[in-house]
Amino acid sequence: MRLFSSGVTDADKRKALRAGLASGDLQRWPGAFSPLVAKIVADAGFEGVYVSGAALSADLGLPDIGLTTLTEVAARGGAIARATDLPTLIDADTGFGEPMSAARTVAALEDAGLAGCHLEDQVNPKRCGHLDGKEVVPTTEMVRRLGAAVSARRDENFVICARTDARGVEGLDAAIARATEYAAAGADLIFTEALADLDEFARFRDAVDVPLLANMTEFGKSELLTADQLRSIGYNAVIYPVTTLRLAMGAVESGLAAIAADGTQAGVVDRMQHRARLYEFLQYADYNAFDSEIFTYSRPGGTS
Ligand SMILES: C[C@](O)(C(=O)O)[C@H](CC(=O)O)C(=O)O
Ligand SMILES: [Mg+2]
Repeated sequence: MRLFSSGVTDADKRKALRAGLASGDLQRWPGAFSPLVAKIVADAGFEGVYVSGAALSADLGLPDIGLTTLTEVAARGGAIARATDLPTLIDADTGFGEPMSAARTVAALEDAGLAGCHLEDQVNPKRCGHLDGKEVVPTTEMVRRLGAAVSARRDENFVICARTDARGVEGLDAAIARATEYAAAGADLIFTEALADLDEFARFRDAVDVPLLANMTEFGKSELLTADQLRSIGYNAVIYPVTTLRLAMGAVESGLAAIAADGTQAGVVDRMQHRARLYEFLQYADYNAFDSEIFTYSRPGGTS
């Protein structure tokens, strides 16, 4: 990583995302709820970063029911994307409005430095894809949403991923039929939301020949499949969307409980990321060197 921002251009990140999807290898994209987490994802050797709508809204103290705005999502997603050399795919929910808004969403996310986004076929206001009581729009409406998004793309390598939530509403066959239509409308990648188990993922894979993304979110409707299982059936990408947030918040809760009970954090210090490790991720030493090279002059009339 260079200082201040990524050393890889947005265009090159999008090329890398495309190449990954075409490689035949499973692309693993853990969710990063902050720019610092994106740096840790890169350091851990993953192929890309995911920005989750659920995590982004939870971080604002809000449920994931379509309350966040394009401005909030693009700003936070852009900060996360710039913190890493990896490509970043972002959750654009239903596109923040009607098809024209979905088009504007793509333009804004491109400007923010994202490598791709997903749009889902739920009605507004949307729900988490792993809850009951979701509703989907008619296929024709989603095709319009996607068509508008595709037409707004200026970088042909910006990935437009279509998510279908239909499995939990209309069944697997209907979800597969929708995916076929969405690919014909220009979607580069299909997000197969809330399938039940390996058999359903394999049936989806066999039925379509577009790149497919699996969502391995915890406490949801899908069996948690391993990367090897997903590789074995030919899936192209997997997200762990809220995993880092759940890990971190679990640690925050238990750490605060320990301080409240013990009157000191001494007992949990060994579970913390060390100051020295944090500074490695932040390239503290490189920033210090930059600073000392630039500020080599004396201020007129000053004491240094
Ligand atoms: C992928 C998802 O859209 C997200 O916002 O991260 C969520 C994840 C979750 O709520 O567990 C979803 O699957 O709807
Ligand atoms: Mg979401």
